[in-house]
Amino acid sequence: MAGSLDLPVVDLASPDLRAAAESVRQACVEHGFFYVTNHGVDRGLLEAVFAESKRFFDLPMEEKMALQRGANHRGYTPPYAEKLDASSEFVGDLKESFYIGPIEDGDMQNDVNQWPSGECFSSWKETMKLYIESAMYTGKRIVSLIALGLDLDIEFFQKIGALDCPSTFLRLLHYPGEVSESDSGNYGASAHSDYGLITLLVTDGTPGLQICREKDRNPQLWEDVHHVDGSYVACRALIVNIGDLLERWTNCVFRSTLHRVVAVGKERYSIAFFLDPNPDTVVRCLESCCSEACPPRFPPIRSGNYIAGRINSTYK
Ligand SMILES: O=C(O)CCC(=O)C(=O)O
Ligand SMILES: [Fe+2]
Repeated sequence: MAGSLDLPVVDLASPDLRAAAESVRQACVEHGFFYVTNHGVDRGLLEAVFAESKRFFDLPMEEKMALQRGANHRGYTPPYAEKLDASSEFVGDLKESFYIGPIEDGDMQNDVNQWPSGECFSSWKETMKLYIESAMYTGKRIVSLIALGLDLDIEFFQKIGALDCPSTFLRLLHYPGEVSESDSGNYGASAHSDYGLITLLVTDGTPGLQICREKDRNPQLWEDVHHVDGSYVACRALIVNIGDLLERWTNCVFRSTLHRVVAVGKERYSIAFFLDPNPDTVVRCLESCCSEACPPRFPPIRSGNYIAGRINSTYK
């Protein structure tokens, strides 16, 4: 049985930046997960991303497999191809997903993403592009609040270059409704922490997401994340969670919380936007997060190397 949990809520429209940064800090220390409201991502755009995502996942498997994710990590990933928890006894997770990496502006010849084609996908790429821009803008505002919450310059992550051409990925996710007997006990997405700086997640409101705040506790305690619905806030709330690189930067002061999606017998769609540092950023423990009594727990690491290592252990 999982417990249940109301995540902290941070209002991004708050005129009091210090107070907003303090609530971000508290959420990152206690949960590693929080909701943001008044985030500025247009509700109509979000609905359009969900509709376009469904349109793609509704295609016959053969057509989806024509866009299968290759070495550059963009495109379609079928059910069972990804196992976020390497120790899972199942072949792979139940979800199917579609990855879109940074879209090169201007010369589309350089765009290494894969895109569905045909008349019903005529606005697909533009919709994804608009969402990525919007999520990036909101994500950078959240990163500034994180910096302020750590008593750093509000532009700290910009100044060290972490947000120059950041490594962003949009992952569209689709979880099946009914699952076969042989998949009883398998996860939509098995337990994992995200790898980078922050993730912005939007769900269609279907339950299933659970978090485990103390990864080293035995037995682990999993809590259901409650959905904050549009009736409560002006537009769909975003869920923000901290990735492993921010945990390393903060010497575990901020939590990169384990999470998973359990099968609830109902189809589910979600959209995850991973905002990760520029690959050349060296992530080393912040001075304010270590002392003689509490030395750095992790050696400095180049962001790109860390993330590549994590991706390699997720796909066999
Ligand atoms: O679908 C969700 O709610 C979570 C997805 C997730 O954790 C991920 O893609 O990393
Ligand atoms: Fe995740």
